[in-house]
Amino acid sequence: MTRSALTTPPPDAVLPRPLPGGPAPGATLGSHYSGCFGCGEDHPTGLRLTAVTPDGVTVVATFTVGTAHQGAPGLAHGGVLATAMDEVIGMLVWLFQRPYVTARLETDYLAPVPVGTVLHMRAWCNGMSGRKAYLEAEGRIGSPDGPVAVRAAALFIEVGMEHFAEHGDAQAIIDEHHEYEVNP
Ligand SMILES: CCCCCCCC/C=C\CCCCCCCC(=O)SCCNC(=O)CCNC(=O)[C@H](O)C(C)(C)COP(=O)(O)OP(=O)(O)OC[C@H]1O[C@@H](n2cnc3c(N)ncnc32)[C@H](O)[C@@H]1OP(=O)(O)O
Repeated sequence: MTRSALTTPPPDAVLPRPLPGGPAPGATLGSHYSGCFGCGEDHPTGLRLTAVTPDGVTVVATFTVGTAHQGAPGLAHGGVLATAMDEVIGMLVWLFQRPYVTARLETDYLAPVPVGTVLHMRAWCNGMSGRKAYLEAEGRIGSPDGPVAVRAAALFIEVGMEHFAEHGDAQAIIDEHHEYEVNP
């Protein structure tokens, strides 16, 4: 991965550990929002990604590239692949049970991804420092051991739930996330 300094963890960064009470190894991770383009089950044209965590600190997911995802004829659009990487990384930080948003996303495209491909994605955390989480993901063609077609490195920043309430749709948060205090 060609990472910039901005997505490389500093020396004081610590690796995350599985959280007590977090998902058991092998658990499927639910969508963070039903209307999300990446994971929402109610989105009419979204990617509808679901992920599994094998160990509480990494996630794996598959994405089947369809005709709706083309850039060149018969090939996946790079922006769609970046979206899939952003989403699988977002699913990973959701494991840590604090809200984060993407501040920076870097993507390397190593091979074209034909329509019909099942992209096997994996995401992991390289370190956390204060509000910053340094994350990485890869997408492999056809199987978990297949050739790497896309790699991503990201900096996610922890925010409060008020970030979503102030800038987005507070009622939707209340409707779907009753456990959060949106206006404490
Ligand atoms: C209905 C229910 C819904 C409920 C939702 C439940 C919770 C959801 C939970 C999980 C969601 C998962 C979602 C997955 C989907 C994929 C993820 C996305 O697509 S997210 C959307 C795209 N991203 C944005 O819209 C961010 C827009 N940007 C911002 O809002 C701000 O810029 C923000 C919050 C990122 C930072 O702003 P500041 O004011 O809080 O903080 P400052 O001081 O600017 O930055 C903090 C540190 O980070 C560095 N930083 C910030 N941006 C950087 C950048 N682009 N590159 C490098 N460093 C950066 C700064 O230099 C600073 O570093 P120093 O503390 O001084 O060392």
